[in-house]
Amino acid sequence: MLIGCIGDDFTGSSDLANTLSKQGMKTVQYTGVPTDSSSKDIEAGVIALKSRSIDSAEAVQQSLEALSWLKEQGCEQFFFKYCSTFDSTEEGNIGPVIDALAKELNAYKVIICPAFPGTGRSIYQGHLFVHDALLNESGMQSHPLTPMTDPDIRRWLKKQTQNNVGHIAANIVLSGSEKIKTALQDQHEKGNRLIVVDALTDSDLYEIGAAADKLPLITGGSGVAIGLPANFSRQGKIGKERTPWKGESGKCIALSGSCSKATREQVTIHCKHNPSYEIDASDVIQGKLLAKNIVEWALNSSGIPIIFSSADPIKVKQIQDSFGQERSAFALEEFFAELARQFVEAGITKILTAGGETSGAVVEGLKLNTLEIGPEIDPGVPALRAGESLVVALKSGNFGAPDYFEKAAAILGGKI
Ligand SMILES: Nc1ncnc2c1ncn2[C@@H]1O[C@H](COP(=O)(O)OP(=O)(O)OP(=O)(O)O)[C@@H](O)[C@H]1O
Ligand SMILES: O=C(O)[C@@H](O)C(=O)CO
Repeated sequence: MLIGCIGDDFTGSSDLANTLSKQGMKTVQYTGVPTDSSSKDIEAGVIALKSRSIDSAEAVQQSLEALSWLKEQGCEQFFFKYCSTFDSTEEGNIGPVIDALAKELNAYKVIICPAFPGTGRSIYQGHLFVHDALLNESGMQSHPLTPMTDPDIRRWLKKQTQNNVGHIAANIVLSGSEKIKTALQDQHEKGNRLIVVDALTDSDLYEIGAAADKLPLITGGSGVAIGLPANFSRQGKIGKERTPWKGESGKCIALSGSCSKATREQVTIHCKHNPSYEIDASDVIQGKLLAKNIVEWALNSSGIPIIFSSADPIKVKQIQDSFGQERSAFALEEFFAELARQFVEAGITKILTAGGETSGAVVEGLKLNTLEIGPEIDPGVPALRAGESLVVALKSGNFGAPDYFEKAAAILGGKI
């Protein structure tokens, strides 16, 4: 294995795996730290953790365990993947995890770059934009778990890290990889270990990738990984033959616990032409809803049935005020996991999930240990083979085109 990656959630990990795979690396996503060694032909491995919203000491411990396994697989470079909207609270977990990985790898000049231009995330003067809006005016300020109220990534990160935070501005990035390399060295000499790097377009990210050749630790969204595989292909180290994508026949089910703006629009559009079941969050939390009734309903429905709890920030706040944020998230996530288990038992072979935490709960609930990366559905969302007769797609909240669910179902069915 050449690049060893740690993702702080499941959809984010498949987003990163998608990028590395598209750039020619044979890539696999693992659920948690594997117990066995990886197969020798894997060039990039992404360990998906569910560590974005847990206690930061626990996130650090899990990330270090993942790092240790990746080191054992012989990785030459390591990547920590967090959200392209830098989802974290002021207390962590991005800073503490980076500090711990950097210490363990003796890494300096650690790039911090959440940019993902393909989905509208760019960084200019250290500030994160989602399309034309600053992060804190993009809807992310009302995220149910990690409300992002400050668009200045340098300032947000400083609250979380023990290290000094530096910055490489867009004018330097636009001058190309050699200038970026020099700027990284300058920042290092100034004592800045974590360096926020501006990036507006994919071509900036290719330059940053070239400048990151041989750096032990890179961190960011999936975007900044776009230029890393080229460093290995220049050395003739990658280029294995790919297994062609094969879909599954049969009914596809969509499960959405994502309350992000993009998902809510996709759900509304999907519901116009497909059977839909809106879960009442308070019923789930109070144990008044039975998964088996919903499964029966879906199995007897036509089209691509969708089951969702996706709701706007006002409804989410009402639920959280009544039952507490942790209790409501846990109950809903467990309910989606239970639905998925019952669907698979009933012979369903294609499952779409929306929302990082929701997808994590479903993947863990189904005990899907290894996911092979298939074709891209929309930027950041690949089709995944989870087993001999199960294919899935894990969508991050704000990813995907308005017609995402139908498109994803078609690709899981083998249409490319
Ligand atoms: N109706 C609801 N009321 C309260 N909480 C909800 C409701 N529906 C979903 N949730 C919870 O909100 C959280 C949504 O997080 P999730 O990561 O799944 O989606 P997302 O934030 O849109 O996705 P991403 O993290 O990929 O951007 C989950 O913990 C989910 O259980
Ligand atoms: O980077 C992103 O935006 C996504 O991969 C993600 O992590 C959302 O959960």
